[in-house]
Amino acid sequence: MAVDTTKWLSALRTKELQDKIKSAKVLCVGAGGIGCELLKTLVCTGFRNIEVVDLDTIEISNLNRQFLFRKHHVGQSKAITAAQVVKGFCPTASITAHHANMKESHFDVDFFRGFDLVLNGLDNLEARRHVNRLCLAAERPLVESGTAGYLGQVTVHLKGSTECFECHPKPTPKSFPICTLRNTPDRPIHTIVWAKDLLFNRLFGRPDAVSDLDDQARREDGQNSSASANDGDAAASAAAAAASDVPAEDPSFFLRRDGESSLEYAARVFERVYTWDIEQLCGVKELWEKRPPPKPMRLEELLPDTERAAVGAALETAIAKGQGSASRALGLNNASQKWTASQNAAVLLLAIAMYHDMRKEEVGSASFDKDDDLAVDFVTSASNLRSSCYGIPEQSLFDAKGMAGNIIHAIATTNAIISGLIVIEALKILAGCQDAVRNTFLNEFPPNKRLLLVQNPEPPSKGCMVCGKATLTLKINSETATLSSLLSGVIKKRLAVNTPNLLCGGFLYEEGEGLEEDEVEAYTAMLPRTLASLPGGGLRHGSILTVQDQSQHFGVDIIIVHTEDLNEEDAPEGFVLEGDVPAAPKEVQHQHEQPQAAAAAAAMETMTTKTRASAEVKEEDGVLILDEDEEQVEVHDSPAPLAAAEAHSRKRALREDEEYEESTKREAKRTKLHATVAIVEAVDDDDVILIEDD
Ligand SMILES: Nc1ncnc2c1ncn2[C@@H]1O[C@H](COP(=O)(O)OP(=O)(O)OP(=O)(O)O)[C@@H](O)[C@H]1O
Ligand SMILES: [Zn+2]
Repeated sequence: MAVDTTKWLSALRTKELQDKIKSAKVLCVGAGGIGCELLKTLVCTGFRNIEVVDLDTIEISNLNRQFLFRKHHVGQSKAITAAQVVKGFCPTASITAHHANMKESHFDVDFFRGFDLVLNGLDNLEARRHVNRLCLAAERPLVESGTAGYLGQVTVHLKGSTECFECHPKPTPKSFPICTLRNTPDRPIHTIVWAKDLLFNRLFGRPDAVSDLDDQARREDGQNSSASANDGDAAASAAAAAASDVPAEDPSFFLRRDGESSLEYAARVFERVYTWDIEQLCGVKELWEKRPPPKPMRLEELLPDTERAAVGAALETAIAKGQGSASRALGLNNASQKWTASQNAAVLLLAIAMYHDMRKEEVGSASFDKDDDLAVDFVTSASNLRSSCYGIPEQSLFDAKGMAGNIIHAIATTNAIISGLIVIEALKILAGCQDAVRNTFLNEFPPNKRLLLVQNPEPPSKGCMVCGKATLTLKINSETATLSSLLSGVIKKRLAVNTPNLLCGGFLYEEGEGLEEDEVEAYTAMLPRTLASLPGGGLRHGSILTVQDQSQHFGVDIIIVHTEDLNEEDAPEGFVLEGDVPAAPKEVQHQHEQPQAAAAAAAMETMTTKTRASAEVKEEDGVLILDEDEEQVEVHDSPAPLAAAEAHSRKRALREDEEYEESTKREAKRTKLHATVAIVEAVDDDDVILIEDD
């Protein structure tokens, strides 16, 4: 079916479209890098009725690209400021700002029905999936976008005619074997994840954040030992046994004692982590048969008394001046220069002491934030010291921050190009030229000299759990898995459900507003119960669990398949969810060490992998990297016939399966020696994360 794709260009010049542009109601979700550009481009195009939602406030680090914001705006609401600034240069525009989370219940289906177009400029998968569901429920067109460094994309989602945002699985973040993190790191990212997810949480985070990791470690250690015993792999068994010989951490050790000064406490933590723990690990001989053992560090050698006194003086000054950064308090102002081991020790002690003396109320509930200078100082110094023990290259503050925050540095031009493309797609929809909408991918190294690769959107997937009403299958051990783990691991994380209602026969569990206190109490009491022991006969083999989220107008049926044979390679999360749901079958190549280079490498692959089809994209959080394709179309090309497109996707599915099998085999080989546990990195969903293969 040939479509006159130039129709929308001529439609652009009509008075009818100009009027529609003026009266159209547009919802912009996100007022960050893309959102700022988008708001400006919308009003410059003639749009006058805009509402913008953003939950965040302006950070100094936003100013280089979020050009609506100035230094004096730091700390203010992004949505409100963006609206004010845009109205400043376009007073005829009506811009309503919501300083709020898009997932709040008042942004319901009626709210969405009030708009002609929904345009996303978000940075995380969860919010994107939520908006997708509401657009489907409200039958409103969604133009979705993402950028990462030089890469970006815009996709169009029209209910019933194109795929929805969730029609195809999205990869979940990379995890690392906990045994590697705890005992045998060999790359900078290992020590950074250790510092961020283990040590930071141990010292400053919620106690349950660490015990989650401990529980997972125990579970995976157990699975690994039995799996290893089963397959008779002696080396694997030895390593698993060796790992279990490593002395367990006593969490109470890390609590500050009565009468202990903050610096004495910090020194005690140092000696425990970098001296005692490392000495203990060195004693587990099996771990070091094929690799050199780590070297313990001694605080008195790194920081003799005079230097320790300097840290004390810096602490006093920091308190007096209300300074927020330990490294700057020590005069370490060049973020790109690596610190010496002594400087790392000084920053670590000071950062711990500053948390205790200046941010006491956060100790026990803090979570790592890449924009928090003290947290970044802590992670940089803690990981560098560990790297020194293991002979791993240390990182500068700038690089460690990039790795810990999974940062691909944003490029203003990319956001500008993507925002322009969003508006072009919005215009096509308004002009009624639905046939002309395209998904567009911005490449860093343009294959065939085309910076933009343009693709026809695929039709909705029948197997989609969101727009196709597919049924899912959940393989799980219903005798050991708890309701709590089902809710956090499956329902909230994998299905992106916000306020779940669970039904199986009758109501099993409910969350959300409007519940009576006794109902909340009763449901909370059920959380530790195993699935099989839930009321009404429990969730057992063959049970059909209905999951609903009224706020998202979302519902899906899940068939429970009880199994006791899950191993950690196939089911690192303790279950297997089958159907078109976000999953992470393929391991993405990471290269945290050089985020820009990683994006470049991914884009290079884009250019050189000629065998893949256009529809095959590597989807890394927000950004899809489109591979070069014989069948790609340019804006003015005719769309490929549907049958060809279908054959195309079948081919793709086959290739992906094959690749997955291959990568699974490789991974199986690699992880035999380790107890793997999902230490999931907190990933901003607009950042490409690339991990080096071992
Ligand atoms: N659930 C949500 N509701 C409303 N706004 C959201 C939600 N999730 C994310 N956002 C907003 O989407 C915007 C995404 O913009 P961007 O990717 O530039 O992120 P940023 O936080 O400004 O930059 P960076 O992450 O690079 O520091 C952010 O301003 C963020 O606050
Ligand atoms: Zn779908």
